[in-house]
Amino acid sequence: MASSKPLATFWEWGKNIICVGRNYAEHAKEMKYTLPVKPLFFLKPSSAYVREGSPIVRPYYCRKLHHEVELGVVIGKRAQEVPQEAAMGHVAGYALCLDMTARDAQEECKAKGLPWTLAKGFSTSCPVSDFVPKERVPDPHQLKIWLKVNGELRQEGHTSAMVFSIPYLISYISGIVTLEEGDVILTGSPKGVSAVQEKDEIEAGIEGLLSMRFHVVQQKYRP
Ligand SMILES: CC(=O)CC(=O)C(=O)O
Ligand SMILES: [Mg+2]
Repeated sequence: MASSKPLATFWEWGKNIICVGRNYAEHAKEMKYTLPVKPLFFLKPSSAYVREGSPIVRPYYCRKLHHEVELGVVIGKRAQEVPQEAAMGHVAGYALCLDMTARDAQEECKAKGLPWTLAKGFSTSCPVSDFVPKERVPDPHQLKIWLKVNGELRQEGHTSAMVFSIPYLISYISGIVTLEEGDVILTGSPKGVSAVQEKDEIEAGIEGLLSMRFHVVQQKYRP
């Protein structure tokens, strides 16, 4: 059922954050990953969202916090087993998202065959921009996304380089996870991921549409 909440506040809804990995060949290459034959995806909890004005918190167990700038696709209508041809009808709009990654924890989880929650699902691991209605984006595969750390350009990618297109991602994912209004699909990171430190400033944008800025702080809590 459609919600009465405005989609502009999708990040407050507590809905699913679905993250696609290895969707840019050059990022897969820099990480020495093989390219997936089918989309690879994982989930973040909705408490991972953080908005401009609040910091990105580097978890106490992490020494290598990486930024990954990604186009987010905001779902506007429930999607279950949706064919590619109908997929874009389920999109409400877009947002810029960061898939913040505790890379050291991810490497350890991968080596031990453990789930990636520590690496990808910690609080503030999904900084998110304002919502951009789809009417403002004639073609989501023709966007330049970029990210700077302390003013230095680290990531610049073009959404035309995605391995799996947005309609294919929606069609594939909706056959496994029913997508709800307010859910977001992070479509994967282009190359250039790198580590950030406490006090660093991250600025990221979609060329011609929006930009956002975050600071990194260190988590003080120790269990
Ligand atoms: C496995 C990854 O860390 C890949 C990922 O998140 C990506 O965007 O690519
Ligand atoms: Mg990612």
